[in-house]
Amino acid sequence: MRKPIIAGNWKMFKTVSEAEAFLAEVKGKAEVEGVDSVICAPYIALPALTKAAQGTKIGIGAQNLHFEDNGAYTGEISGIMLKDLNVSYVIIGHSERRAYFAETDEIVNKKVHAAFKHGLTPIVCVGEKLEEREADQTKNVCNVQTTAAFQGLSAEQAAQVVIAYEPIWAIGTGKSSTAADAEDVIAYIRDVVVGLYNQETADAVRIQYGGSVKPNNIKEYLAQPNIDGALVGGASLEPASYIELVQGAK
Ligand SMILES: O=C[C@H](O)COP(=O)(O)O
Repeated sequence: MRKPIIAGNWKMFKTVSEAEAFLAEVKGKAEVEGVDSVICAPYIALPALTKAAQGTKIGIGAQNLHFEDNGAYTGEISGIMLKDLNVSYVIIGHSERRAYFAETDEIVNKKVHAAFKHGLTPIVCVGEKLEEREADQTKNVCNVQTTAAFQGLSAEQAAQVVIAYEPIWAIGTGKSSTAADAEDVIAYIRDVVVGLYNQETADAVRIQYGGSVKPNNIKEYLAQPNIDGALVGGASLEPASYIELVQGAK
């Protein structure tokens, strides 16, 4: 039985004080037995959030990391630095990073290895563009991205990866994939992991759906046998909505 995981991806929203106020409001409410609740915030809010989340069931995540530990990489943040702040999760290969910051499958794979090196749980994003969906390439794209992201991971590491299937055309558009379509692709991604490792490993991997998930549709997704949670952008920014999402995952 896989534990559902709801992760809010705040993207480039919220100042430190706004982040602190948010956490104070969701404490105790966005904490549900049997559900992992994670907030992925901008780097500058991570010290305050990890402190405020101590002793709660809320995990704190970053939205990116560099694959090297240290070096002349102006503006970058490494796994060592995140671990030092008690960050537990890191989003890797979000489509916005792939599109606007030229992240390739190879870079994504290096970042996944860096996350494991520093004891961070990677949330690896995969998903197709609209034109790829229209060309019936959805599964092919997910296969290529998943296979590349897992390259060189042991079965034990692979089992701990969280995959977020996010069809790019559904992100921030209000056009969510139907639960049945998301289930079909996510079941396929699980099969890809079976092929890379074995059934036991694939059964352990948690796969989220992401793309216009809201409190009013979370239950439809979570009712699907292969969908183990959601990676949520817009609807994770308001405390009340985030609480509903976490509580809806039960
Ligand atoms: O990481 C989250 C996704 O990009 C989904 O964003 P959204 O919920 O605003 O569509």
